[in-house]
Amino acid sequence: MTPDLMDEGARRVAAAKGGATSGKTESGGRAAGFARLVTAGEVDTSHGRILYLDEVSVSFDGFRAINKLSLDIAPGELRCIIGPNGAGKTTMMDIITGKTRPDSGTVFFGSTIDLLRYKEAQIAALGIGRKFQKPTVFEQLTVFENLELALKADKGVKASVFFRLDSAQGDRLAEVLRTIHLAAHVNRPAGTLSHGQKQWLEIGMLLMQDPKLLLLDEPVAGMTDEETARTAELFLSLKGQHSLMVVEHDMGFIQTISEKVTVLHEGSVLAEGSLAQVQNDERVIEVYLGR
Ligand SMILES: Nc1ncnc2c1ncn2[C@@H]1O[C@H](COP(=O)(O)OP(=O)(O)OP(=O)(O)O)[C@@H](O)[C@H]1O
Repeated sequence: MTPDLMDEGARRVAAAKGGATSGKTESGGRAAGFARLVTAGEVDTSHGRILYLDEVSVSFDGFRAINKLSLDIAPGELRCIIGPNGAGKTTMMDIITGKTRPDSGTVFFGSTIDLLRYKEAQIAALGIGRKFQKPTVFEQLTVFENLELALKADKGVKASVFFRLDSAQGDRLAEVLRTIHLAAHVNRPAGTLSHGQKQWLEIGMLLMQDPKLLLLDEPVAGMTDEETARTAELFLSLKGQHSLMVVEHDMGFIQTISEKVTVLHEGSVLAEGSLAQVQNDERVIEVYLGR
């Protein structure tokens, strides 16, 4: 195993065990300590929201990257987030996942879980999965082994060495393989997959943990048209069972998948509505879409 893989393996095991927090921004890396494991339970969505941000602000060296940001996501919703470079999209996801602590405001998962009380790894364990733009699959392991590893990451180091899939987990793995269109490639090393297939595999690794909310950062960047179309199908099949927040710049992709679009600008919501509504909003045209 290369040092990179070992590093990543240590990160994933540590991530599932809970990370120590200090300061505004967490490393989430090997420095993460071992805290109490938070197990995913029921998220109370009886008020019609799986995620709720209210008046959230954060500044970096006096620059207000997120400025009284308020938005909510309904259970099973697929929300697209767009906005110009520097609008605060990544910082918003960092706040939801506990990587960055806001200076003020409220962030709730369902109506009872105050996410600001939890650390980054604990938030992941509560059922919020995040996919960064660049795929980070284990290139030397097969598709199967990558998915299996996503389950092992929930266990302690010793337990993961002796880990065997039980039949429910085997069924889940088979179902995820079908969902991500990689059933025919199960024994291929991930390093031999196309860019799009690696992205799907990473989404599959998140799905193995059955997250309630998935945050996806530019998932179709670098994909071929065919891969982009398949990813749209994949996301449409996930919505309903999961809630998704997708940050993207590809308007064709957004057109295919979106019901509601949120436009961020200077750390706040500039507009919200259907894609057609926001595309016709003068302020959105001014700051993002261009004339
Ligand atoms: N840790 C940090 N320290 C200082 N400034 C930061 C930090 N993180 C973000 N910023 C600044 O906050 C602003 C918002 O950045 P952010 O990356 O969230 O925007 P974005 O909408 O994701 O942009 P892009 O589409 O380019 O990814 C930017 O001006 C950025 O430079």
